[in-house]
Amino acid sequence: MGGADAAGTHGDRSTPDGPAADGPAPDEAADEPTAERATGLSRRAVMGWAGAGLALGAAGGGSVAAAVSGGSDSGTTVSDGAIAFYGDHQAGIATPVQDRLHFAAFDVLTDDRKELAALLKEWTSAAAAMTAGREVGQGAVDGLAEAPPDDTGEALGLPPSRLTLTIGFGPSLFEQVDADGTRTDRFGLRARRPAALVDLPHFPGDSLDPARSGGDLCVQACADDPQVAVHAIRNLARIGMGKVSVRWSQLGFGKTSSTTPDAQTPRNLMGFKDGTHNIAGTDTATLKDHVWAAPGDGQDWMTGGSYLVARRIRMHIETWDREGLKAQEDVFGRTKGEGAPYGKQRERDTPDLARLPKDSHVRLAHPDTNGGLRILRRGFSFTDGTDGLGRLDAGLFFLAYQRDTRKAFVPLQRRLAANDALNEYIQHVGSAHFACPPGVRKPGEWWGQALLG
Ligand SMILES: C=CC1=C(C)c2cc3[nH]c(cc4nc(cc5[nH]c(cc1n2)c(C)c5CCC(=O)O)C(CCC(=O)O)=C4C)c(C)c3C=C
Ligand SMILES: [Fe+2]
Repeated sequence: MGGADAAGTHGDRSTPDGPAADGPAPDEAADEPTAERATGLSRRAVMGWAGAGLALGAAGGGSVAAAVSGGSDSGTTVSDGAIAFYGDHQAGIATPVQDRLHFAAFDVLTDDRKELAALLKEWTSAAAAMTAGREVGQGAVDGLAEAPPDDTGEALGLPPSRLTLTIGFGPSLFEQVDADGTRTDRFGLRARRPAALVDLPHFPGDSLDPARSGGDLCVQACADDPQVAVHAIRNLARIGMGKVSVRWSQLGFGKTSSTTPDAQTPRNLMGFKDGTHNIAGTDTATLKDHVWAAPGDGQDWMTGGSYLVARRIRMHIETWDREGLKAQEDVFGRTKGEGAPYGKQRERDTPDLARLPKDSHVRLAHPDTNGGLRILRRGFSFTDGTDGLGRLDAGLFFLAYQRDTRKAFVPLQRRLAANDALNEYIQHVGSAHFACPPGVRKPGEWWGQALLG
């Protein structure tokens, strides 16, 4: 990310070549850690924001912060592949899906609420920097020679790559339940737990690995470059050292869903177009009805947020690959080539559900057979080597956002787990549920402020 290699010399950073390079605006600076205040923008930021010259010029004393937050909602592209961080909703939910994922669930090690809040403040500041294409703190190479650099450096020279960072709070943050059943309200948050943030029930066929399930916190990092996504998670984990530890993480590639219906629908590892009938990021009415928590839904601090279900779903690829084409198509009720529903010609033709096999995935998952329920899917494919028995450990890392999990994922998954022809070829092996708060509206605010502040 715009370090010395890309920019020429470090000297470029201390001799900024434009008004935007003078450093963060006062409102932003007030909230930045001292190191970042001292440094101002990195060379990378200067390069990255060159394309936003108009916005910066118009801002006059203007700031990156203003350009990022001013008038634009989080999730929209502001320039040079940077996605706005500040806004009513967190970026990374309705945002057009990027190519790569690094998802991490964290256990919180400290029992000190103030320490947790301080960490979330620091994370917010680092997330705002990284998503704008800046380095964390004093950067990778500009700090004290005697101290470890603030930024780990592997993203130096890389563009922002549409990085989004989305945080979520797991049920165990609100109440820790030990193996012996002891319940501890570590942070005084028990009463603030949203009713929608249920402990997910056991579904038939689940074979969940506790080491790949749960978590007090999660961060979903999506970017078009895997190195940028991994860098972001790694730097958040580094900032949190001693206060949080990574419980599990998942890399993903090849998005298996789309929030941009005009773009070509990606294919999953079974070779089928996946994401055809998803909620579009531009469909504000459907997002309002089905994705964003609303006033009166429960806990006010969640208004504008969304509930995330993550499921690591392993595919029995070898079994699938031995099936005939027709048998494969029957599983979904759609053709493999075009992705058209049975009886129709084109991918986006409205399915005639009665013509799809009764146990087909699409017939069972379609809103018309589920009382109109909708989820926003944002999953990715994964391959994590082999399972030691000569089979690929591959599948779909399913991510779904919704306004209320009790009314969306839970009833839908109950139905699929009991009836779906797809079950012969898949197994759910990891599971987690998170309340993702609303967006950080402006510099100075922080992730979870309405909950912990
Ligand atoms: C509980 C929800 C769902 C799980 C779990 C799930 C797993 C899963 N899905 C596919 C592949 C496809 N899914 C498709 C559509 C689709 N799937 C769900 C929900 C879950 N899928 C919904 C709500 C829908 C949309 C149904 C509709 O409205 O038509 C499709 C078809 C193309 C599309 O519309 O996206 C495919 C293909 C896999 C492989 C999988 C687990 C590994
Ligand atoms: Fe599906």
